[in-house]
Amino acid sequence: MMDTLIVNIGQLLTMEGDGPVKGEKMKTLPLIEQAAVGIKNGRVAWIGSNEEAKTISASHLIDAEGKLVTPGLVDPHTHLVFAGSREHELPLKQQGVSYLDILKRGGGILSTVRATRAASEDELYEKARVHLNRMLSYGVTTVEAKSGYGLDVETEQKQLRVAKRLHQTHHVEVVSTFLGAHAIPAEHQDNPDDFLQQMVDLLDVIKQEQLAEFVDIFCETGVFTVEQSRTFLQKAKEKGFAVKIHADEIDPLGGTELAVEVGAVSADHLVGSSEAGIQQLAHSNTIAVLLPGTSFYLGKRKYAKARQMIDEGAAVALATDFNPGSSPTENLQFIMTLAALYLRMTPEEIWHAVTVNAAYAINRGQDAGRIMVGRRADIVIWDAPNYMYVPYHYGINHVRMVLKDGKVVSERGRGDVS
Ligand SMILES: O=C(O)CC1=NCN=C1
Ligand SMILES: [Zn+2]
Repeated sequence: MMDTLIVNIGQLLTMEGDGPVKGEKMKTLPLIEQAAVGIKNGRVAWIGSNEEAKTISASHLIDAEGKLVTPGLVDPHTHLVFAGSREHELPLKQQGVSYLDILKRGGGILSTVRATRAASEDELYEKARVHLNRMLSYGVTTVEAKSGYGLDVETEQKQLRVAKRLHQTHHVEVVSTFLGAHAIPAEHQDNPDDFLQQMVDLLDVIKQEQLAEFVDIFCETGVFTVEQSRTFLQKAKEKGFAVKIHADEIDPLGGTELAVEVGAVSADHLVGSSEAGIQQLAHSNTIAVLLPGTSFYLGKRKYAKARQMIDEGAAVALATDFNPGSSPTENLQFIMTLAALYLRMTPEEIWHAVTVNAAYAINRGQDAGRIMVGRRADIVIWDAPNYMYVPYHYGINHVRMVLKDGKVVSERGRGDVS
């Protein structure tokens, strides 16, 4: 007797397999037509044909109405916890003031830092909870959340405590990343190395209080150099953290090569990756996390070379990069459309990039991104006829229902229904 049986599934994307999916293999989408899924005690207990499902009893029946069913989406790169907003920067962008120039003027990240330092932990929690609810409504059941708007000992910990509380209280699983090395705060403009040392000294407390699993750094012109990033990430690894890096987002400094060199779990952005960097990435275990929403929102003509990365054999994931400055959107479905149009990724590659590969980019490959017997029942029932339709029809929310651990936690337009 199942707790829940989802029947009449037109296309079931199981994403079944083992490990991240690289290169050519991203083109083959494990799916079952006319399928059904049985759930017991929050886990997938049975997968089969709609015909076979007629012999199975369940306390709760969900009719997928012949439509698409997939694993819960995974967003492996967000700056979820912050205060304030940066709509006032939009006219500057329209006047052609670059992202790095706005930062240099004390705006951008530093503007969000001022607001986040001033906000209470509860204010940060309430605001992030609203964003997390919206991500859930878009079909996302696992999210990575970075700190990086404190840039001081107290506020970085405040942000990480908020992310931990959200993980403990919200349906969506939250994986925390310490991004204290996000920018050089105003008070340390003349001595960035002292600031970095202060962030290194914070690592012991973060580890002790289990406030983050990953450590990340913004390796960029006017922020942190490759040398500073190498030293910082090596120290983080020595202290037992997994590492990621904001690499080659705007200028091609060689962050991609550094990610492979230090054995980063993921290298993120990669718009300026060099040929050598792409080659090294393709032959490594580092996941390429691409953020086309940021290129789109910064009005860039240049996008990451996803086609080349996949053709060379890399495992590619997608994320929103949700943040108040360079990608203010929680909508991972819109990122799927941008990936089709500007990264030239096929629908089959895109679905790998928002499920299984995104899960591996935050070390959740064993728990999320696949529908297989024994795994957590994090499942999305779509109001879409097939998997190609979601990236094709943009600007709306195609989700009909989201199950987390086998429980319906979000329904179209009804937000949290648990
Ligand atoms: O601008 C922001 O708030 C987030 C960001 N960090 C690095 N790139 C974008
Ligand atoms: Zn980012």
